[in-house]
Amino acid sequence: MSLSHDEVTRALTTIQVPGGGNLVSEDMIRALIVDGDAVRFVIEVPSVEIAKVSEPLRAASEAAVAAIPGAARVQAVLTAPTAEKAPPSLKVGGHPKPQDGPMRIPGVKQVIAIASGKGGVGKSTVSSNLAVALMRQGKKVGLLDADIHGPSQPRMMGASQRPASPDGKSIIPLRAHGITLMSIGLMLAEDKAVIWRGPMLMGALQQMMGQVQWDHHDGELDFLIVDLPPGTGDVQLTLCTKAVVAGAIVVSTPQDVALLDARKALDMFATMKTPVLGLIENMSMFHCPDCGHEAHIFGHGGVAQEAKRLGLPFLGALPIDLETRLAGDGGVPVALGDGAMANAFADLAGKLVAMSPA
Ligand SMILES: Nc1ncnc2c1ncn2[C@@H]1O[C@H](COP(=O)(O)OP(=O)(O)OP(=O)(O)O)[C@@H](O)[C@H]1O
Repeated sequence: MSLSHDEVTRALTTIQVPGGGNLVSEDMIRALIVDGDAVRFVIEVPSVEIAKVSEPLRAASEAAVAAIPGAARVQAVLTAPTAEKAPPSLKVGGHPKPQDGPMRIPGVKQVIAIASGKGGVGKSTVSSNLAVALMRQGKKVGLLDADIHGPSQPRMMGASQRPASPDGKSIIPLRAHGITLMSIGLMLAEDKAVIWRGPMLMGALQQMMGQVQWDHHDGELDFLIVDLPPGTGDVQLTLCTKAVVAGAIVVSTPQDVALLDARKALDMFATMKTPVLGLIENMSMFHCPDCGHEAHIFGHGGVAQEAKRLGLPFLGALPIDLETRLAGDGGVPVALGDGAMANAFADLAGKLVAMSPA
């Protein structure tokens, strides 16, 4: 039996907060998503200082939800409005504005979309690490988390404050590890998250493209990496029709079923005439840390073959790597380090730089 939104909300009412009341009565839950046995939500505390000491609150809320029968994967992140600036008074969402053809996103030279046919193949992991690897090669890089079903970039990049809007019109993006960062999920109020449907979502994406000051921290960005939701839905269509997208990269695991879905994503980009820059095979193999044996748990080489068949560049194969997962969960992407995975992402970034005019 799958979990209900109400069950999760009820569990969160059991978590008392300092000063009285509970997480729900004090309106501190944002972007609550219940997806099968997975639950994700954001806890908004009043300030960054409070966020720094609120880990027990976060852990307790995760535990309370995880205790509901049927809940398996529970993820809570803390956020706080930036202290010195007014909180955004923007109404995020709303109906999309009429627009003639694709527009250049202000403050951005090139938009690179990271897509996958299905969820959980590592698209967000690739997005954050590629962003960091490009930055380490001297590029100015932004990262837009456009996956409203589960904002993973705030966790993976370790930045969960709510972005500020001093004038109520423009949005100042966050900054983490030298990357300019924005996540649609961090702008959503809890009630909005569940009622957001196509048109509202499209309006929000347009706001991310038009109202975020992408050049605020670093000047004009060389690359804006967009972490798309999985599949071939409205967000993909809106991005590719409303914004000038330099190219898309499709991430897949070697399994047949993932590849089948990846083909649908490739078809979609072909229909929208968005150039596909290449394919990446993630979770390609596992190197046993004890004996060095290379095991191909999900099969191997399927994505490279598919790329060859379609005449598209194969950008690389990334192994299953525990450190990569732990680093992502800990908010410090593995590409910031010096190991084999950091080198693999540096290699990917080098290929992207080589094929881009900027
Ligand atoms: N190469 C890898 N080695 C080990 N773990 C990985 C690797 N790539 C991704 N993961 C882990 O797999 C999980 C799913 O990855 P990720 O969130 O990047 O996928 P996704 O395709 O963006 O998923 P979703 O569609 O749900 O957003 C995460 O826990 C991540 O840390």
